[in-house]
Amino acid sequence: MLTAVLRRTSSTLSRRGFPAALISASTATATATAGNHFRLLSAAVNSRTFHSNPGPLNFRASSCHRAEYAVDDFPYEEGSKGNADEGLEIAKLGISQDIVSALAKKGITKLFPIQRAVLEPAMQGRDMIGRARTGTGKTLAFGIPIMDKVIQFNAKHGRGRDPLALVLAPTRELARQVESEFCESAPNLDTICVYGGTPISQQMRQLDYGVDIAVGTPGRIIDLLNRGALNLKDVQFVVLDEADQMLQVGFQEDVEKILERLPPKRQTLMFSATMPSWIKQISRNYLNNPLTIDLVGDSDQKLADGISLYSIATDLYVKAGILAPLITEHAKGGKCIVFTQTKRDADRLSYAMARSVKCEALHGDISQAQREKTLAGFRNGHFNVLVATDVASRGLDIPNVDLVIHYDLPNNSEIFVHRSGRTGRAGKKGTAILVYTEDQSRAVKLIERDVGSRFSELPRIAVDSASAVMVDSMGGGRFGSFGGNRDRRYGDMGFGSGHSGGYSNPGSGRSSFGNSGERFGGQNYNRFGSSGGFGSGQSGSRSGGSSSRSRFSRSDDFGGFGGSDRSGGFGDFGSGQSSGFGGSRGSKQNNRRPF
Ligand SMILES: Nc1ncnc2c1ncn2[C@@H]1O[C@H](COP(=O)(O)OP(=O)(O)OP(=O)(O)O)[C@@H](O)[C@H]1O
Repeated sequence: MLTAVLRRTSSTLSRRGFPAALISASTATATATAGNHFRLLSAAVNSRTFHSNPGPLNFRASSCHRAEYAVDDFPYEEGSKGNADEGLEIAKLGISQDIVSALAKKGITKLFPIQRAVLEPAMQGRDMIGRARTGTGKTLAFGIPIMDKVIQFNAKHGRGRDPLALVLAPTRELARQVESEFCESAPNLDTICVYGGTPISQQMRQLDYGVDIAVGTPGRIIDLLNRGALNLKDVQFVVLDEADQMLQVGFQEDVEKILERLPPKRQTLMFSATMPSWIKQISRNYLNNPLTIDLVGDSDQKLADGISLYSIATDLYVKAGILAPLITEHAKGGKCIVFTQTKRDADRLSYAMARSVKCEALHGDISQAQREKTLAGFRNGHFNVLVATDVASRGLDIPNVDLVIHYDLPNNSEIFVHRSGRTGRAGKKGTAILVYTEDQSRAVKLIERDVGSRFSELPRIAVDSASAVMVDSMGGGRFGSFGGNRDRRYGDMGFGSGHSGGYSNPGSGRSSFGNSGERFGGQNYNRFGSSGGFGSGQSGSRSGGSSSRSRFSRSDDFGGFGGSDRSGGFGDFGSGQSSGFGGSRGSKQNNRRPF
């Protein structure tokens, strides 16, 4: 409260012209030092009165939507996987009382391990890469120091029009969630969430009133930059949430465009539950002497502690029929997310399942308004089964998701980790079940190896022929023909049998699974490149084999999976083009619609 009063009544000196370098302190004492610089400089700048409109309360605040490598300094600690019991008391950290109170209202009183590890170096202004398991509080790990620094800065220098912090997220839903977390944790800061599928004029107006923290997806941010509505010159803190995804094809170009518009002297933070080794290489391009904080480290176990893993074999033509019994038995009345590879499958499956359970689909071809309605309905418990593409695989924090079903194999083990991580969050228990057909057994083993956990095999479920027919008729044969080459579109997807290969094509020499250690591209940049990812010869050869390409081999990342029809899975952030991520990185359409 005191901070708020101070902010409103203190001189609203412009932030314009303040070198971000002064703010991006690199030692524990830098804040004070920078503060002195600011005080000296502040005399020379004009006063500003941003954030003073509109609305009856005389300030603008966005609406809150409810919402590897080793590390030198913070090695993996057994037991530090998201338990706040041992955590530092937030009230004793010396951070803004506004934040302490707001977090306490949410029941957050102690830091989780990743938050504890990040806090001090982040406050010192260090660039960093942070990795911790899903659901262990990475958002507040970067959020708390940023919010506190922004509050401190505003208290000293008044509020400006342009944001001091920028958070980039890969999906609209995640961007909204992150902004909500900022908004709820520092209610006196003005935050904005910008993403496509919503009127840009409203966002432009909001930006004009002034914001402290902007969160968004890259496409819309670039749009706002191009229109001159968003100015990043004051940004002192930038976060790439889900950094490994943000730096993959389809995003990286946009991310770079945005980073180019930021002051060179800034604090850059990258977070994810998965940090493939190629990230280490490319992060040098974006980070200044970064500190890596890795609470997963070399531990074999890549999943959050509370997640129990099961696998179940099925025949393709009855695959959909086993879902209802699985959900009944394992979700136990709680929420369940069923992951499919394609938007079309998500639609068809949810349509078919709606006969027996209340469920809805979520994917990138659904209008933004409907996506938000669906997610809100799921969060609020209006229905308990969400059938989603990988649009929902990363970051989403939905209470009481007790069960995740990988109806289709994920394109890689990282996606497996993220999908599974929608359950078992913040120390809670959850279950993830991988559905596979016999010819995918090898892929199942590779996932086991990659994530360091064994699946407990569930007994097969007998499905009567009526159920099988029902789904088959829904899908026009789709569910009975995964990977078959009669449907060219799906044939390329890499998760089926036959020529499409994917996980299930053990015979392909190019299959990443076939190449063990090289599975995800083996060497550095070329994450999936030389191995051809999960794809088989056909899809893998399209892009996965282009290991000689320069720079980050971004097209290899996805294309190599064989999951080249990005209309499924990650295709949500592309255009649904069949060439999608399998295509060249110049393929513009991949960039335009985040999920
Ligand atoms: N210190 C804390 N005490 C209690 N709950 C917390 C704490 N920090 C975060 N949480 C809660 O834990 C949940 C998971 O946090 P968050 O979404 O930040 O996880 P994450 O590590 O970013 O997960 P993912 O890798 O899936 O993105 C959220 O509901 C958040 O409010």
